[in-house]
Amino acid sequence: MSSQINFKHLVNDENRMCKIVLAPFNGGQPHGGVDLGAEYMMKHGLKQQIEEILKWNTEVLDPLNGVNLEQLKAEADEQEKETKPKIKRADFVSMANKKIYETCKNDISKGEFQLTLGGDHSIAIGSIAGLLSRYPDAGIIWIDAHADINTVNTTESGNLHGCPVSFLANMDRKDWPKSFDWVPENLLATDKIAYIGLRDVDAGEKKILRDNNIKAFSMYHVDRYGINSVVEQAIAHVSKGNKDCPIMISYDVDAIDPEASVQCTGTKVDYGLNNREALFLCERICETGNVVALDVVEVNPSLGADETEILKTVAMGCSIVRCTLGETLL
Ligand SMILES: NC(=[NH2+])NCCC[C@H](N)C(=O)O
Repeated sequence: MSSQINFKHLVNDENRMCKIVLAPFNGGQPHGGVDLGAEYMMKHGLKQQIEEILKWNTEVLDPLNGVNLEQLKAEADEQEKETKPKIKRADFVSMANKKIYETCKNDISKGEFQLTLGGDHSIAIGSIAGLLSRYPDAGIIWIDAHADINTVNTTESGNLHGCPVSFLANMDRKDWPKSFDWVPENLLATDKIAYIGLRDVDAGEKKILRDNNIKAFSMYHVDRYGINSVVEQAIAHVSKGNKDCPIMISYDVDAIDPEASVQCTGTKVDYGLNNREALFLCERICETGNVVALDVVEVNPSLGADETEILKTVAMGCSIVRCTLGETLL
């Protein structure tokens, strides 16, 4: 079955291309293992599924290839034992994101789909900045249990996977470490993002969401209005009246309920999306024909209690990709 969807912004003939950007990076949070997420999804057959089931061509891009991530992380940690900075491994996170940004910006063309496989959610600084270099007016739908909008000043944990949206929106830029100077200015307007799935939002983040009037659908809204209405409202909000507005999904698998399928993730929170809600929103956003990019992040195979837990989480990551690229139930 090739996808029946007309991807309005992409090449739709037999040359249809999905560029798979590997982002095996774990420096934005404390756990090892989230760097294995991309590799496990690939081992699960993701590339073949995209090619054989959905009939896309694929090409793998590996921006962090040749970078000794383990060593750089160890060095950063060693140094920070003494300096104890408020945000952790800033220069390391910046370096990795700059590479991801440059690959997304320079090695993916406008008619090609951008699929980035994390890695922790800090990698969205690079992937989204890269996407916005091609589609400056794209809307971002951020699927997550967390808002990831702490600034360098509000973060309580110091983990940069809790901060990518504030970097994309240039919040508190004057207080950023110098290494983040490469992040373009005027990148993401706060009215071009909508969240779905939130249920663990820090006090400082709640204030930022309110003060900036950012569209956020928590699990309360999913329960109250149902996933269909929530997705429709999110699409409408980020599209700003443009029925052809390009849309990117940044999908943290911790949006999904741990009991339903996603146990293997670093910051899991109960009472999340069920499996159908999790995939429906990808199917629906795909159906608009406007989707141009997807991140799948925070798959951490090393946090599984057994093989079944790992398989369920990894398989869900792959399903998210297929549903976004046009897989349908019928
Ligand atoms: N991408 C994630 N899993 N983010 C979790 C962030 C948790 C918390 N709000 C923090 O800033 O540390």
